Amino acid sequence: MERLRRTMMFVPGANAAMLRDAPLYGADSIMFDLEDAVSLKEKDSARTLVHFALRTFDYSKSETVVRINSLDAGGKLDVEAMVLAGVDVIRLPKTETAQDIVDVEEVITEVETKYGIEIGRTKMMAAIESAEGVLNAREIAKASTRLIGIALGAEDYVTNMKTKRYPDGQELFFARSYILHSARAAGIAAIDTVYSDVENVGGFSREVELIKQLGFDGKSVINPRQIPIVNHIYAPTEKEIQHAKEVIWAIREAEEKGSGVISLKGKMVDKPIVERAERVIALAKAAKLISEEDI
Ligand SMILES: CC(C)(COP(=O)(O)OP(=O)(O)OC[C@H]1O[C@@H](n2cnc3c(N)ncnc32)[C@H](O)[C@@H]1OP(=O)(O)O)[C@@H](O)C(=O)NCCC(=O)NCCSC(=O)C[C@@](O)(CC(=O)O)C(=O)O
Ligand SMILES: [Mg+2]
Repeated sequence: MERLRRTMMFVPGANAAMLRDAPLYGADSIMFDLEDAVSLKEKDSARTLVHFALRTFDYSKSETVVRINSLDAGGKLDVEAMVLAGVDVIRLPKTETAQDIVDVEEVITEVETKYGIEIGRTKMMAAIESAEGVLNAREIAKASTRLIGIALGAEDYVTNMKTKRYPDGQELFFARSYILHSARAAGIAAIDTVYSDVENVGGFSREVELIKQLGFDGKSVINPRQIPIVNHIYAPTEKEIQHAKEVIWAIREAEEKGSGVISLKGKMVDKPIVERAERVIALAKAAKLISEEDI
């Protein structure tokens, strides 16, 4: 079953209390940040803190991700400390080319080899935050079999594009669409950017509705209060759940009968409809709208 990544919560790496409390909020992925949420003078202590947090606290209900610094700004030390601590995913910020991924992968492989960790255990994701990165998204998404997803970093992106973020998000439409297509063509996840105005629940909700409609797996969030909003919007309706169940029952029945053609209430049900039904069921289970045993 594909892992759900509705919410990926940024946790500043230098904030010990936030590191400790991060698992309480139910994010699908917890993303410890060593890059822009950490001041230059705190870079070394944040690396040590996150390393010990990963080894000490129970994050087992979430995927763990660490956003490292670029390789020429402490990223090699970040990779070593995080891979050794057993992080699930290394997130590379400001990815511009496929070569950036290859370079980080090389360091990860060196560290895994050095410490006798299974090669390939540590996964990767890439944040795309510039025009160059967006235009190379297709190659970036296919640059390594370790990649589980690519993400948009819109604050840096709009700065690079000489614009700013607007409520309707028009300025992000091309980047979002191209990143999504690149992710889907590579068979990996697409994660939308952060919404920085934590107090603006209406604006945040509208943005989540939009990215769900486009097809994103989920969103990077910066505050625990944003998690239930995303989960609520991504949760399927009762009608959608009922339809998905009927599709799955129909396909099971057809399989039992050895029939290749499935029909539900007179309508043909084909593979993409079954795939969509399976995602609805996964989202319904994650939202606890149905139980694991239900279907
Ligand atoms: C925004 C705010 C200051 C608001 O603080 P407030 O204090 O008003 O929040 P409250 O709601 O009152 O907190 C209630 C309770 O939750 C705890 N709590 C809050 N946030 C928590 C959290 N994140 N993790 C765990 N715990 C948390 C808090 O400690 C308190 O605990 P307690 O005291 O026990 O009740 C705070 O959230 C925060 O610092 N967020 C993280 C910011 C961050 O990481 N930015 C960098 C990543 S973006 C970037 O770099 C741009 C990007 O690169 C992105 C891309 O690439 O995608 C691009 O280019 O776009
Ligand atoms: Mg950024």
